[in-house]
Amino acid sequence: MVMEVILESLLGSNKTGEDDEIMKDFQDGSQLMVVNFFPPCPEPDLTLGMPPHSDYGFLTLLLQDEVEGLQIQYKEKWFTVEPIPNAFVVNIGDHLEIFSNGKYKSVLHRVKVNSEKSRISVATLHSLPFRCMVRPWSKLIDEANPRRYKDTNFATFLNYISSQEPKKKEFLESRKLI
Ligand SMILES: O=C(O)CCC(=O)C(=O)O
Ligand SMILES: [Fe+2]
Repeated sequence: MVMEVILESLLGSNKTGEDDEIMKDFQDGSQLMVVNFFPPCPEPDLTLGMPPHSDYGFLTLLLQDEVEGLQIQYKEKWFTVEPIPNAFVVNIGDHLEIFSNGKYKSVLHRVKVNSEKSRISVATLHSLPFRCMVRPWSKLIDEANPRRYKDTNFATFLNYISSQEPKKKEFLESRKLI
């Protein structure tokens, strides 16, 4: 449902059969769940709970407890995302940036640690099925809008993170053509 709205936002109103094919892949989908525990740190300014990164996948649904820690970068500045009880934070991931050929941008975020309290968060990363290749949507590519990213899939991502620590938006940078 959310992806349907996002596809419409990319395309305008003229939907075709090919969109339904893509919707089927989105309905099959894949989901990765990450459970994070951040113990308290007596000197929180000396470290980070999680370094700056952008997420694998199209959209991340993130549940954080009542302890603040998540920050997103906007215009070179870091902003704390205040926890709202029983609410999900929804982040755009690298696959949506690639699929939209750069129209949507994945969000750079990091996690700070707390000097007194431990913190738990649960992130679910949603994407196409693991067998599918993610690439800029053909409908968004023409002479005026050349393809800006290489094909990518789960294996590309695993190779990347096993060769180096994910940091900043470096995985996404490695997929850029122009
Ligand atoms: O703990 C958080 O708020 C964010 C966790 C996160 O960015 C991740 O698991 O990718
Ligand atoms: Fe993340």
